[in-house]
Amino acid sequence: MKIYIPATSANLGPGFDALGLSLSLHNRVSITPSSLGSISIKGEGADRPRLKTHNPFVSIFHEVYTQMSGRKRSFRFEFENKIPLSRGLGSSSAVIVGAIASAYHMAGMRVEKENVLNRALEYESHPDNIAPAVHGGFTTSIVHEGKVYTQKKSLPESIKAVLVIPDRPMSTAKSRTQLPKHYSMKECVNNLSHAAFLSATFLNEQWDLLHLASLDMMHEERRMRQLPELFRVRKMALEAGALMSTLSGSGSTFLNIVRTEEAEGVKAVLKKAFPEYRVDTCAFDNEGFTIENS
Ligand SMILES: Nc1ncnc2c1ncn2[C@@H]1O[C@H](COP(=O)(O)OP(=O)(O)OP(=O)(O)O)[C@@H](O)[C@H]1O
Ligand SMILES: N[C@@H](CCO)C(=O)O
Repeated sequence: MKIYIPATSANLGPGFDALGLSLSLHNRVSITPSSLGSISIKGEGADRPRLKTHNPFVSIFHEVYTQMSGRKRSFRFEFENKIPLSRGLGSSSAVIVGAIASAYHMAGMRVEKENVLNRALEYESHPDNIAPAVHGGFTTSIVHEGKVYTQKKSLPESIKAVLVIPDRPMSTAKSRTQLPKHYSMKECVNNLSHAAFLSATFLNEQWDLLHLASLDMMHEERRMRQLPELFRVRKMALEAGALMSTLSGSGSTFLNIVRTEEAEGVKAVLKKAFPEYRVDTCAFDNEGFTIENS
């Protein structure tokens, strides 16, 4: 079998741990039963020898497969990774969602998206990346009594992402420990109102309101201070015509949403201003993970 899992961008400014969207940038994993277990990696992560011996995809896959099928078995895993690691593009969620969905499939179970999503929450405590990795599109999620509830809106071809991807990784786990434990009433009200308004803005496709709706007071600027050039990325992207410009997940990537006809222009401005960073245009993904039999 082969599984394709999309990159995702979480938070979208004020929707900390709640909002996310799915990008048309996929990891592909091919899995075949084999008497000798083995791993090959191409693309992102290929330069990390440790991922050949301690691979979270492989460990989660075996844990779920053994539980579902009631037996242990060896497999060959071939990874072709396009999602950069630790850049705020949901690389860890892609691993978790991909491993669970493929383990269900190889164990002969029906792969129900709701089951994969809820199982994934056992490995990542917040649903904002795993929900769009499962369902695609723009997603808004809540967790109630340990269960994830997600509303999805497919995104049209009239908007695109322009991603600015610094070469510096930022670990989500580390960056979460550096956020405050308490927020003021003003900060809470700002984020509640903006996150609710941003969801409605996506649902109603009122793209001109995206920037206003995406203003955060909880995490973004605190994290951007680790790489102050990101303030310039945001300023230049908005001046070049981006509809919104937010830190992607916990960073270091910046997600800029643009009208499709303006994507190449915004990309050219950002590429020129930040030659040391990777700048790519990317369509949105509306499917979430997909499985192919081979
Ligand atoms: N393709 C991969 N293969 C194996 N492990 C991976 C892969 N991609 C990510 N990981 C694991 O996930 C870790 C990165 O997770 P982290 O949550 O810090 O970043 P992220 O998911 O890319 O960012 P964010 O959650 O902000 O979107 C890596 O250090 C590695 O352990
Ligand atoms: N909501 C998460 C997204 C990154 O995994 C955070 O900002 O820490």
